[in-house]
Amino acid sequence: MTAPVLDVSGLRVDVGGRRVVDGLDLVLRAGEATALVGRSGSGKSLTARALTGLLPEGAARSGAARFTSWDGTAADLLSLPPGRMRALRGPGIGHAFQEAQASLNPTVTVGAHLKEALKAHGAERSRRRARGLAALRGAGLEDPERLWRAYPFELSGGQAQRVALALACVLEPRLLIADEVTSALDPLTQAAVLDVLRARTGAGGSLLLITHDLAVAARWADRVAVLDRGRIAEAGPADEVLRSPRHPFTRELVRAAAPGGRDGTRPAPSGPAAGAPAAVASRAAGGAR
Ligand SMILES: Nc1ncnc2c1ncn2[C@@H]1O[C@H](COP(=O)(O)OP(=O)(O)OP(=O)(O)O)[C@@H](O)[C@H]1O
Repeated sequence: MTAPVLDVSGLRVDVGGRRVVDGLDLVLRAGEATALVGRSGSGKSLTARALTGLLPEGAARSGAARFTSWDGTAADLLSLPPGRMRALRGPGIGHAFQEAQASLNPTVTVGAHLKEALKAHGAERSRRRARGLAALRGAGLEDPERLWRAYPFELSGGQAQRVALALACVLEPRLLIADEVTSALDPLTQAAVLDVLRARTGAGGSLLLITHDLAVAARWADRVAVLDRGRIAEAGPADEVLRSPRHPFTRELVRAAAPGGRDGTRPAPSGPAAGAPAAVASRAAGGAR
């Protein structure tokens, strides 16, 4: 088993006087992709935001989240001063959101976004453009030279999503948190982008993939953690959790995502793979990831 990159224990988040994450424990390891799944409103995004210090105003968090950087230094994300957290975002933790357009500055070109991120973290000036273009290419964008000069409003939704991903990846973070970043993409682009995200784990990075889609979790994640009302109901190897769920909530989730749906009439979820159990079976049989 590889070393933990992030060890979260007893994470609590309160927002608007309501506890929405309630004692969450989660370990993310080097070289592994973990899918955080759960129904809408279960607290997935606020978990990610609590970890990267991007909670909405008025929200409060407690607990511990020990993060280990590339150089082996460890820090508790929940007690880091804002300046150190800002320094860690980028080379330590990349966070890409579902609302890509909203995360881009409308008055600044794509290239300037990337150059600014690289400059802020001390990247060599002469290498910034090449690194930025490589990140755009890495996020599956064609013609990065043209996109370099584009403003966010000139991008399609899918292009904006991939630019936001390139921004989250350009500093080669130890941990990449991808929050529903592929749900608006067509199946072919979705698969290409997920392959790119997955590749982040190759060099000892860690990936937290927040998704509704169990087929995505089955195909691209090593581990699955199931969130139910702010708590981890069940966590383990993806094929075990999705093939033989132990917790009643996971069983319900897997049944609802299976071809035919819970009541036998619902269609299979959209995505590159069919229902989760089929995707798990294909992986178990050596199918493509
Ligand atoms: N800014 C906010 N102010 C008040 N409540 C919020 C805010 N953001 C989220 N919440 C509430 O916190 C709970 C968890 O929200 P969160 O966005 O983490 O869910 P989620 O699992 O990511 O959902 P989805 O899959 O729909 O994105 C929900 O009940 C939501 O209504």
